[in-house]
Amino acid sequence: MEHIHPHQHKIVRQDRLRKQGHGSMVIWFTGLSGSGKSTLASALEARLFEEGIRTYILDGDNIRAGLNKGLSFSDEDRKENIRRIGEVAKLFVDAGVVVLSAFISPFASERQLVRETVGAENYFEVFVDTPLEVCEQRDVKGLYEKARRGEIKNFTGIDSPFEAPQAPDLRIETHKLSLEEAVEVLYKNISTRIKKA
Ligand SMILES: Nc1ncnc2c1ncn2[C@@H]1O[C@H](COP(=O)(O)OS(=O)(=O)O)[C@@H](OP(=O)(O)O)[C@H]1O
Ligand SMILES: Nc1ncnc2c1ncn2[C@@H]1O[C@H](COP(=O)(O)OP(=O)(O)O)[C@@H](O)[C@H]1O
Repeated sequence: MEHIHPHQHKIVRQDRLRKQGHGSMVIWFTGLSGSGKSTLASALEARLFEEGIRTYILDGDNIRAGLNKGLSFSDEDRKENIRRIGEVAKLFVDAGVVVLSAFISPFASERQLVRETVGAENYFEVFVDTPLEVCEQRDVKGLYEKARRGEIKNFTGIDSPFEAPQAPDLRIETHKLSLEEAVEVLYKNISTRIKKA
């Protein structure tokens, strides 16, 4: 970029981690609408927060309603949505925060981009692998019914693709585990990574 000269700041990520006594990373939940991304992210965050870990959830409420207001659900806009979220996540990781993100993120190429943006060593991908039939039966927001009636176009799993992760760091089947069991599995997988600053 022409005429952009990054400033070398005095305080860097490592200083923040040393001071706070724990590491930072991105826990990236991906899965269909209604698969359980937000519920799991929220429950895991509560567990980490109680232990004094600095956490923040990125989800539709704070991203699609603000920074990414105006992006649609076309393939192109979903890709831009995830690209920007990856950049935001990178800033939070630099700030020393454990980020929990809850976006469908249907494309393997954009999940890979986020992995590269935040650094593979800081990225932990959780595939919330709940079958479409279960998500549709839950229909938390009534959107599947609308999509089936044709009132919502490009709905993931109905008439828009979801590319299932081939090698996620963790796969959670919410139709087989209770929320408490799922959080326990998640916690066991990430706690040592967070605690070694
Ligand atoms: N067409 C279509 N397809 C899928 N989802 C839709 C659509 N329109 C609106 N919604 C609601 O938007 C939420 C998904 O937004 P995301 O930003 O996570 O999607 S994406 O990653 O850009 O694909 C998703 O929220 P979750 O149910 O929490 O996943 C839906 O509530
Ligand atoms: N084991 C589980 N883990 C997470 N959610 C579950 C589980 N079992 C049932 N659910 C329910 O499934 C729904 C998932 O909704 P939500 O978390 O909003 O999904 P998403 O963020 O992926 O759209 C919630 O109503 C939640 O109570």
